[in-house]
Amino acid sequence: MTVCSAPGKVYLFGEHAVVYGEPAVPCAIERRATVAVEPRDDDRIRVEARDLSLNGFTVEYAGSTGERPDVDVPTPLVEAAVGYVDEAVAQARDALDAPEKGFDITVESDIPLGAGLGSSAAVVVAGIDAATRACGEPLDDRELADRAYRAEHEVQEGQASRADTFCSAMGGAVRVEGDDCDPIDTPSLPLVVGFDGGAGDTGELVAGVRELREEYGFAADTVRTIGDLVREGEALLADADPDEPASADLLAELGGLMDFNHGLLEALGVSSRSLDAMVWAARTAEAHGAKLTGAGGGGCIVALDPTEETETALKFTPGCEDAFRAELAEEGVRVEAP
Ligand SMILES: Nc1ncnc2c1ncn2[C@@H]1O[C@H](COP(=O)(O)OP(=O)(O)OP(=O)(O)O)[C@@H](O)[C@H]1O
Ligand SMILES: C[C@@](O)(CCO)CC(=O)[O-]
Ligand SMILES: [Mg+2]
Repeated sequence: MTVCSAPGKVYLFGEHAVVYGEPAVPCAIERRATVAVEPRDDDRIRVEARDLSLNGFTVEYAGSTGERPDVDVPTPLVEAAVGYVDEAVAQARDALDAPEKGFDITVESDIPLGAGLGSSAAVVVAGIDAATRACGEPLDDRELADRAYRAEHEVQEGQASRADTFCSAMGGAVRVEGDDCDPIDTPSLPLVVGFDGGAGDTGELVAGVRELREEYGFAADTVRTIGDLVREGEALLADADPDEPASADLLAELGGLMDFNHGLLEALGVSSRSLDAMVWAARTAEAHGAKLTGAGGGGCIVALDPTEETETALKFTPGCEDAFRAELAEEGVRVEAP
């Protein structure tokens, strides 16, 4: 049994626009998905993923007749639920040049699903790493990140950036622009996350932005403006001393850009009432800035606040289910058990 884990992430800036070639800066956080893989002697794939549940389907069965229950789960829902693990297996089989290789796979994760903290990327990165290592053929970090990207690209129907998967594979803060992916040094940042308990479907949200962008020039301009804003943010980070905590001035400037970024994401239709409520709760608590993180639609916000105020305010905000300080994960994917 080979076990690997990989971190989730928050976006300081740039989600969605990064899909269209603008830069983005995600940071890995200390919440991990852990995938255990045992190669099988046959071609079967057995997946145990206890965090994955499907709500709202019906089951029909005829009581005492012994008939098997007919579980009415819409196919797209099942495909969305298992798609990322399926594509991770496809990438591992391809890397191993073993198209029929079978695996027993167990997924455990402390990253909420579909909440903008990159659960899909973490599962795919840890899954491909564990499967290839279990067969004695580990990939280097860049190839792993590339294959994980291809898996996300497949599930999100050709609309994915390299940002989530590169960040999860490498850890730390990274900048991604098209195919260019690089780790960057940042001063330590006081990140606070608020979670509304909900989820958004990344594929659907990305498709919504794509349609808007194709229909309206001003939506395409909004995407480009996010890119301009990210370039400002990157310049601020590049000028700061990575060995010191971020200064109050730097936090104020970064926070201002995060607030602006949230407004632009809101305009692109990917925020929600509860995400907005959490962003405003953070601002009222005098966070330096706050924005939704990841695909949106529901899930998480990220705020900058060195004090306890934002975390406390979020805990009392209706619609916020959980709030916590997010430590930067210096380490990306790692082997938990060879
Ligand atoms: N613990 C898990 N077990 C199995 N599959 C998981 C697990 N966590 C995530 N996944 C897969 O990832 C999907 C959620 O990915 P999605 O991209 O929609 O959200 P996210 O990655 O959490 O957020 P974002 O992409 O906005 O950062 C789930 O539907 C499931 O397919
Ligand atoms: C919305 C998006 O930009 C980030 C999702 O965490 C999609 C992607 O980059 O693939
Ligand atoms: Mg995802």
